[in-house]
Amino acid sequence: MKRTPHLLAIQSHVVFGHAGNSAAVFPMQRVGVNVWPLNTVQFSNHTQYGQWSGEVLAPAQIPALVEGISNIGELGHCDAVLSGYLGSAEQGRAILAGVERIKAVNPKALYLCDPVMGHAEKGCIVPAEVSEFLLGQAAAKADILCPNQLELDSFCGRRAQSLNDCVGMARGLLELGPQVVLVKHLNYPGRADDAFEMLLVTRDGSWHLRRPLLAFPRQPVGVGDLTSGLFLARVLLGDSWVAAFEFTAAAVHEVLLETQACASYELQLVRAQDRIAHPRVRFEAQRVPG
Ligand SMILES: Nc1ncnc2c1ncn2[C@@H]1O[C@H](COP(=O)(O)OP(=O)(O)O)[C@@H](O)[C@H]1O
Ligand SMILES: Cc1ncc(COP(=O)(O)O)c(C=O)c1O
Ligand SMILES: [Mg+2]
Repeated sequence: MKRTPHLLAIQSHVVFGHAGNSAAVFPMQRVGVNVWPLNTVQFSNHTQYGQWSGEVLAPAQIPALVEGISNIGELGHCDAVLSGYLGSAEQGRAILAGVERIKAVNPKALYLCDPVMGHAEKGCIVPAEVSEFLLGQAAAKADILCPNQLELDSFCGRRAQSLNDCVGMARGLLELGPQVVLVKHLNYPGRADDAFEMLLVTRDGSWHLRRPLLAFPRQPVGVGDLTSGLFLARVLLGDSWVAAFEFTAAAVHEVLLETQACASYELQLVRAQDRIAHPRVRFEAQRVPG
């Protein structure tokens, strides 16, 4: 029997609704991965409501929790670490120390960094020091980096001008250390206005994927977190980079279709669970030069 992978997921938790671990844990479990959620913040709701309550986890808790798992002899079973929304740069440094510790006991363990930098216009609020930490330290330690367009542009210090430019910028990030860059959402001048586009860049090539752009009165939150979580889960289950990319696009699209059908602002993960596990739609990634 094939072993079930284990994944340490370090990102936000919201009591109500879905963002961070609250968007990713259940879908990752639903596709067949054991998830160890470590919540960097516990907020009442995601920050795009404009108000929230709750608190940031004390950074010292991260090594303490990793130590606890080590003490019961389980740390070596961790196949991957995922990091997303951080409450402080100090938390970020504690995560990198945790990744190093896990890699020392399991050199095959992967680290996926979703560099959530916030989006002031959309109301996604992230402290400035977190963005500096992601740019300066985290990217170089990641095996898989999953920026959105804004985050890709921040890494490169300029705005992308075309798809070809995005490919070049993502490929440039591989030089920092990651094996793979997944751009979860492309937004460059001249792109098609009826499609939602993503990009995968590995050492072996680049792939572009298009799925239909759906209309929402208010853009749902947590899509990025769902995307990076499912991608890592499928990689751990044995998919190639491209197969995991295609699966993720399909499963996320299924969630958005369900969310749209319910006229809901929050992602409809529970209702969409069978569609997450077995997407009916399929999108083929196209190889692109660069
Ligand atoms: N197929 C789709 N149709 C319409 N909107 C989508 C679709 N897929 C994702 N979205 C939206 O696109 C946006 C992607 O946000 P962005 O900031 O680029 O990435 P992230 O989700 O990582 O923060 C989100 O607002 C999400 O709700
Ligand atoms: C608490 C929290 N976590 C995570 C996110 C990231 O969500 P997304 O997946 O849309 O980037 C947000 C966005 O506002 C948030 O408020
Ligand atoms: Mg995001």
